[in-house]
Amino acid sequence: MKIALLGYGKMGKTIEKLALEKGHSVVYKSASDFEKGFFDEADAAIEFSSPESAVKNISKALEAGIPIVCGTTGWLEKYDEMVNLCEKRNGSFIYASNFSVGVNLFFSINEYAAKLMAPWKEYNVSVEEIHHLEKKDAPSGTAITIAEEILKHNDKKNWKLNTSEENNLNIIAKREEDVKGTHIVSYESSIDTISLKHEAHSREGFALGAILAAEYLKNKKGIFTMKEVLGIKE
Ligand SMILES: NC(=O)C1=CN([C@@H]2O[C@H](COP(=O)(O)OP(=O)(O)OC[C@H]3O[C@@H](n4cnc5c(N)ncnc54)[C@H](OP(=O)(O)O)[C@@H]3O)[C@@H](O)[C@H]2O)C=CC1
Ligand SMILES: O=C(O)C1=N[C@H](C(=O)O)C[C@H](O)C1
Repeated sequence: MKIALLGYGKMGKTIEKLALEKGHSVVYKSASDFEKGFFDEADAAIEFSSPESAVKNISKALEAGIPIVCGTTGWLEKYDEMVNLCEKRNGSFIYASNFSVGVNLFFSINEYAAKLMAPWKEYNVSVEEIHHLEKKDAPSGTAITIAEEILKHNDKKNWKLNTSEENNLNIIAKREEDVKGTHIVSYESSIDTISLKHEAHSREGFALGAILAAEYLKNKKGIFTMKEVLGIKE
């Protein structure tokens, strides 16, 4: 498969390494300061850039008829616009706040726990995410996905960053040197605490998942999820 990389930072470079190892080729790379290669020749584009540039990059791929996998977080207020454009162009598109197999399994475990814990009102739920110092958005896209699922089964009104308000779901965001991505869901009562934790040891899980998503889009039209790519039942 010929891949275009939209964004060539920590993730773009990890994806390139793994894609080449899997026998794919990278025909185009773009970052804010350079563009190199032949975009029109790509079979799929993989987009990991910045919250400000994601919409422009996704649109560019859809307009060119190139299937697009997007992992950039922090732009989701425009998600419906991108879905509409994908439908209009009869294109193919996958966005995931997290492409790793482990986190997508964790999403299902979180969903199960949220349903199980719903009647046990003495437990207060919170979400914590820890990432490296360069991360531009907070809370992480993954923490938002986790929180939205919890809210479907909980009396809390909404999620809020670093709040002590009991009627909102607290997402605690921490920034520490070189942390690849840690997410913890805690149910705390006066008697005990139940914690679920996912800790990424490297960026390879995210990169591998994004390549799997690009492979999945071959000969498909429409909007897909990472759970469909991995065959994880809802
Ligand atoms: N969904 C998932 O599984 C994962 C998502 N992410 C998300 O992916 C995004 C990127 O992460 P990461 O690679 O770590 O970040 P980096 O900052 O390391 O890389 C982003 C790159 O995109 C470049 N860039 C900026 N503007 C544009 C543009 N208009 N077109 C193309 N490239 C551009 C940046 O260039 P410059 O530095 O010159 O501005 C930089 O090289 C973040 O939003 C992050 O949250 C990260 C890991 C996993
Ligand atoms: O910026 C990162 O690094 C990561 N971003 C994603 C997010 O915002 O959830 C996924 C992963 O946790 C790494």
